Amino acid sequence: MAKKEYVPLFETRKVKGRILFRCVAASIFLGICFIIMYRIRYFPVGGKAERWTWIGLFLSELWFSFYWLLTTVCRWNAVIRIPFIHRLSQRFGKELPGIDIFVCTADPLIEPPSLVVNTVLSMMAYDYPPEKLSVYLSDDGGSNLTFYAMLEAANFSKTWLPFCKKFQVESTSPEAYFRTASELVNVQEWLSVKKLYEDMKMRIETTIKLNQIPEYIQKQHKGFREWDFVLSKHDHQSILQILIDGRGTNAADIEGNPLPTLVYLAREKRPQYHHHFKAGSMNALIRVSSKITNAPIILNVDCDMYSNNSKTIKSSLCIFMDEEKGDEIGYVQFPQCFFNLTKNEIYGSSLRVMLQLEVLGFDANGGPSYMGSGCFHRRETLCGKKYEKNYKVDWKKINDKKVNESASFLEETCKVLASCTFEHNTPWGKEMGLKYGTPVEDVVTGMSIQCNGWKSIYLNPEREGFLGVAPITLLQNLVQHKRWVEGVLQLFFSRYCPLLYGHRKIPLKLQLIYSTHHLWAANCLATWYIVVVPCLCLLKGISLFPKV
Ligand SMILES: O=c1ccn([C@@H]2O[C@H](COP(=O)(O)OP(=O)(O)O[C@H]3O[C@H](CO)[C@@H](O)[C@H](O)[C@H]3O)[C@@H](O)[C@H]2O)c(=O)[nH]1
Ligand SMILES: [Mn+2]
Repeated sequence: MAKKEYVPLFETRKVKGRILFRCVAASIFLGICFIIMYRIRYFPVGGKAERWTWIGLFLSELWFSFYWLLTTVCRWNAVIRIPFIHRLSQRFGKELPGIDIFVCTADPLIEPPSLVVNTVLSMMAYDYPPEKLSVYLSDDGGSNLTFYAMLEAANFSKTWLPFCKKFQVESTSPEAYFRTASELVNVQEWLSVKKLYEDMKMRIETTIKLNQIPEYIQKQHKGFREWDFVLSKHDHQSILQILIDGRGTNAADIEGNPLPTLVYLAREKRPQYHHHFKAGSMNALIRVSSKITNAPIILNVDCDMYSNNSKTIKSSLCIFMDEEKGDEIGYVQFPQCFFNLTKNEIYGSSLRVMLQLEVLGFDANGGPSYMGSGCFHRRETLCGKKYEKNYKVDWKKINDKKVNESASFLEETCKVLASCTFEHNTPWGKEMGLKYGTPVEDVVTGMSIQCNGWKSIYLNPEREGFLGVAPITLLQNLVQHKRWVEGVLQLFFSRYCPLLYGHRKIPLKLQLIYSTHHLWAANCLATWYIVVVPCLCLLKGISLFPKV
């Protein structure tokens, strides 16, 4: 019998325009050689000031040449990936793995609960079997307002999910959908769902304004009683509530279809214990979810990034489940795209060069870095597992293990996993989970997964997978960029320097690509020099450039 022919679930294509890019690069290289020759040949023999400015300029130019070389190496063999979703459905039908989605929020004032609700609803409405989907919200703000908003979301999902399914709604975030949707299929139904949404939004916003939850609502859910023991945002016990238990018979939408599981978690916070920001909350979620649903694939999003494409889970599975190349993939990263960009984008908030060019080079040489949001991980990679050659996943078996405990039992027993002391003397934050001690936990965690032998893949479908809020004012941009560049520069001088930590673990080219990013801030020295010194020289009559 002939061996069944292998049909890939995704394809890798070279980026168009490679030859042109290489020609341009070659001409720039030639130009750089001429500059270097000129600096050496015409080294001034005269005054001291002249000589030192000349040396300074030469060093700046050498730095830029080096940096250019690094970025060119990175962009040299850029690739893109194309998933074939229809093949996935044909081959696996309903036998798809479970997906745990982690949404992180930290502050109900900066990240309003109505925004979080939209993100959560958009995730619940993925085009994916709901019984295999679970959404976990980590609330580092420990706020009963966010908890209340989640209850509202759980309730509204009963109408929203069947509506999305029936009319193939895109995007599945109600706010975004009702803001942009113009075509109507069924006006009556559209209007009634819109009204339900707006009523919910108004209730949530009024509660936020009042800053307290009415008594009669508090009586509706036992979860509110937890806040009797909350001293402050920084001082409270773990709160874990399974708002929708996907296994339960009463988890059904208005049409009787199953609903995804929805879990609210506010991990324990005590002033004397460090909480490690987002990394800490992700690690608590990894542990808690392992007891409740334990899906083999984890999707992580920031609470300000809603799903804009209901096929995203399926496209990422095309990568993980490809029989030949899928088993070595540790994570699949989607770009962070934004819906609130200003017309001229004067601060470059869309990160275009990074997300549409450089990351394609990353992908060709071992894989993109983990960017914190819009990333699908194999659960094992987050738990520190090393890739072993010939590692194979049996997707049909992977979901066999069922959790039988009741929701209230799980709520009680899993709390300890989110306590402040749980991680003491364990590898969490070091060899397991997201790494602690850096403002860019995603970059280090991604690189360490790659150092454990896994590859990663970048997917950038035509319809953006996720849309979020970009910083648009100068101040917001400065704050965010300062945090990023400082964070990665610190990494370069730490034990996580890609050239040391990645030595013999990831390809040299990938080490260099990481280094380009880490050294981005270092460009400022050469930039300052080139901007300031030649102007001063002009005043002093010192000549630094060839006469034309
Ligand atoms: O103590 C905290 C602090 C933050 N967050 C959440 O972490 C996410 C990212 O934080 P934010 O302040 O919005 O940082 P950004 O600079 O916008 O985030 C980018 O950069 C971070 C560091 O590289 C990554 O963690 C993010 O995923 C990535 O989107 C948000 O959802 C927060 O709610 C927490 O859960 N707990
Ligand atoms: Mn953010």
